Amino acid sequence: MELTYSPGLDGVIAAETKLSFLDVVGSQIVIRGYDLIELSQRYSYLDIVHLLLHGNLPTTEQQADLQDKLKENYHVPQELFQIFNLLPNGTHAMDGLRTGISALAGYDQHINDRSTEKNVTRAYRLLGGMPNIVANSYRVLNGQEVVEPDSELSYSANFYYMITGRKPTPLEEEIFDQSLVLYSEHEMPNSTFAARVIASTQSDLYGALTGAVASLKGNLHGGANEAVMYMLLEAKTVEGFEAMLKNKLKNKEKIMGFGHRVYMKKMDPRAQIMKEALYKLCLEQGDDRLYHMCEAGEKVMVEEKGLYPNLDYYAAPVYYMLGLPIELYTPIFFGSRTIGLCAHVIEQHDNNRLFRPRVHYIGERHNLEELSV
Ligand SMILES: CC(=O)SCCNC(=O)CCNC(=O)[C@H](O)C(C)(C)COP(=O)(O)OP(=O)(O)OC[C@H]1O[C@@H](n2cnc3c(N)ncnc32)[C@H](O)[C@@H]1OP(=O)(O)O
Ligand SMILES: O=C([O-])CC(=O)C(=O)O
Repeated sequence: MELTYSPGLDGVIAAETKLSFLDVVGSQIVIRGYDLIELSQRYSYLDIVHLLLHGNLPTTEQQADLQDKLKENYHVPQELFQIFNLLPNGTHAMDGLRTGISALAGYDQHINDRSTEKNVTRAYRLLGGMPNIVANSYRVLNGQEVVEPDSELSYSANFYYMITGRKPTPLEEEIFDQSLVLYSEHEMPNSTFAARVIASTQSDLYGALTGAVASLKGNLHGGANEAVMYMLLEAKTVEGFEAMLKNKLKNKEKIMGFGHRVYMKKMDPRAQIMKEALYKLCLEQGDDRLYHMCEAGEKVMVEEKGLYPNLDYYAAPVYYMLGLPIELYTPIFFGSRTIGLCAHVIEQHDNNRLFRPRVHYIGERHNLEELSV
């Protein structure tokens, strides 16, 4: 077998999947056969959860059943809050989240059972508990009161409420939910690959997701949304942002929120939806500064570098306008991606072969006999 090397595994097919596919030629993000962008305009996050986990968009009855299953799992073991409390000051929210997911494994009495049935039950537990872990790990780490879930609210409204302590307005709920749809699944990004690699040793769903959090934290991946917001805040104005980007480009720095391994020459279609959402939020709040800064930044990057925004670029100012803490942007991304990751791990466990690639060795070789002792 001839072995080839592709740095960063660029262009390498790593798995067969029925879950999703970036159809660059047809300009579609295919999720179980449907276009994610169309889904994001007509369906809610829980519909996408059902689609990814069970293969179909839910009937009204199935949707109600799914909601109930998630609500049953809204509460997480209280010991998790004690664990968060023991973490050192300054621990990043993604590290708090990673610790929380890792700790959940110990509460699963069937941890070695990787059957689809058990994995689906675990997926409900993880999805149901995710808003609680994301919000309260951050709250405890920042000396704030723990917020209890509110089962009267929709999944997304409760997620928003647990983070901010405030129920969202209808527009805020709609846009937050839409952002969760857009972040839910995206074929084979680094974090999904990491999760599938871990799952392929017959390790468990919690371990696979713990690894995926670590992957998503990096700013070449999910951490970019947080990094984008810090840039915008530092730049303050349209002129300041244009100058900042040009300066970074001159210094050969990577600009967070731009470029994508798969869509290098086009705008990420998900970013366009968040750009429209940003516009709506700016209109509602009577403050369009961030919209104009982002548009100006987009123009600079296309003109100077031929690079286009990815989802993180427009999700960041949307989350800012929604009043969400910046350190939670990437944990929220992970919260949404939990369903995609669970579906991938289930698929991996159901049809598994250990991931074990080879290397192109570029080190030296020696003969021990040549050593003079
Ligand atoms: C939802 C998400 O997770 S989307 C990804 C979020 N991450 C970011 O926004 C981080 C910024 N973007 C990047 O670093 C990259 O575009 C990545 C990591 C997303 C993709 O990386 P790769 O596919 O490995 O592309 P690579 O880094 O090789 O870039 C190719 C060329 O474009 C340049 N480039 C790519 N992205 C950027 C960027 N954001 N800013 C400046 N230059 C860039 C590279 O410097 C390189 O140029 P060169 O050929 O002159 O050296
Ligand atoms: O696909 C990728 O490499 C990164 C990304 O946009 C995502 O995970 O949503």
